[in-house]
Amino acid sequence: MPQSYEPAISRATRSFPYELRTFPVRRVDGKISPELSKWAEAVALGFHGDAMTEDALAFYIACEEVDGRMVTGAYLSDAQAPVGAWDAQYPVSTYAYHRKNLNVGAGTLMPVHQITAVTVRPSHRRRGLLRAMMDSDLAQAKAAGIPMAALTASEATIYGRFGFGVATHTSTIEVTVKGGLDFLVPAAASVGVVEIAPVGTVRDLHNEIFERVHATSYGSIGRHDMYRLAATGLGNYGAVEPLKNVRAALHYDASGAVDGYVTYKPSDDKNRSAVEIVDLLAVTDAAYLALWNYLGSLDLIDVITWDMAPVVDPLEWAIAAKRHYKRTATEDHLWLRILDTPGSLAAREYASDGSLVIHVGDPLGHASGIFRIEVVHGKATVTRCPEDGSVEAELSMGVSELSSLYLGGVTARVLLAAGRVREMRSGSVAVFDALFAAPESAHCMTSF
Ligand SMILES: CC(=O)SCCNC(=O)CCNC(=O)[C@H](O)C(C)(C)COP(=O)(O)OP(=O)(O)OC[C@H]1O[C@@H](n2cnc3c(N)ncnc32)[C@H](O)[C@@H]1OP(=O)(O)O
Repeated sequence: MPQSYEPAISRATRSFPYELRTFPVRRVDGKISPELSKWAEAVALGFHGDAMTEDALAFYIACEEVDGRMVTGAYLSDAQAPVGAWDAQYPVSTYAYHRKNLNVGAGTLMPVHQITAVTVRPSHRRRGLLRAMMDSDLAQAKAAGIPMAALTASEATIYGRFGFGVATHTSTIEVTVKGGLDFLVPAAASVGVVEIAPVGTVRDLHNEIFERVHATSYGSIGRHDMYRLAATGLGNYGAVEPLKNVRAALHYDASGAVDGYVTYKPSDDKNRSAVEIVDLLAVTDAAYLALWNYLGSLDLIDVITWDMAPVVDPLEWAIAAKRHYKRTATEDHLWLRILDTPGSLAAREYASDGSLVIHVGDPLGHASGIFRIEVVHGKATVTRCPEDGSVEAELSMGVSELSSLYLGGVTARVLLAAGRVREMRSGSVAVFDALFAAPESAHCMTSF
């Protein structure tokens, strides 16, 4: 769908000689179009990946097709592309989305617009291309009735300006397992059976296990098709050669059904004998501890590392030596961006009943307004109030702040202290935090 585009917040004097085009990732008669192939090559360039081989491209496109991915490129005209340089069919910037869902608690999976593959060719950066693609895409997602957008960011300084807020974090951990991993309640870490399996078995079971974990994990977001391959070392963006050093273990529950797995590989660390977790999914707490018990039994290994550990991790409290669990980093992970304030707020559960009037600011206009939130039996009715001065908001914040507060990743009290929310009626921050208290610490185990 070709479209001419003027950025919503235009830098008046800056020219914008690009045309944005959006199209689906889809083969036609089994063939990949030059347009799609050049788009994928531009993504590889943007993330400093290898040039796309035909095999890598076919592999990549097959996965993206399953996700129903839509891609956008910004294009120069033929006349604007210098002779000898990449021709005008190569986009100077890329952007993509797929739509899955987000677990917002109490078993509710809310539709979410997941943004990925954002790149701008270095020779065209800082001319408003990201802003143009983002403005256009968010407007279309809003118009399509999607209440929330999401992404995982390459840098923490880019997306706040577009209304995204950090909603979940992940921890990087190192667990010392030299001599074994002792549990305070050994029986709790010994439920069921853990056994080695071919990585291909995990690839085939991945989607089913993920769906079960996703359905019960507060803050979890849908996984794209490539994940089952990346999680097992059997392929990733631009990489078709399977890794030869990834191992897999399955957890079987008491009935013999698989309810979790871990994939892992030796780490490159030359100074110590370490294994890093590639992916770990457990449907139950028992499966989680049993898989760690298995990892703790790896001979010749001093340390297990994992860069996607939950910030609140039962493992830390299950092992006998708490100091053997080291959190070496905690980083922002899932960024959310509310597009439809009443729709998003009505979808989640609330910890207590009550009511509050909040003002939400949004430079793009999608989420802004004054809203009355009335919670009865944990469910909210959210109504837009007139902005003629007849209703006074008790608390004011930007859409980025509300998006961070949405899953309880931070409290309004903390954002007040950070100078990011404004309390117009004394006590309203406390009311907000009582309403929005999270049922548990949100954890998203998926990057995209
Ligand atoms: C969801 C994902 O895909 S995350 C991956 C993001 N992509 C990458 O990291 C790949 C490498 N980087 C790039 O390709 C580009 O530099 C991008 C995509 C980050 C930015 O693209 P640009 O077209 O240069 O951004 P654009 O000119 O539209 O800038 C928009 C605003 O963001 C700011 N901005 C852009 N990049 C950055 C950055 N890396 N850090 C801080 N601010 C930034 C600009 O200063 C501008 O601010 P303003 O509107 O207040 O003036």
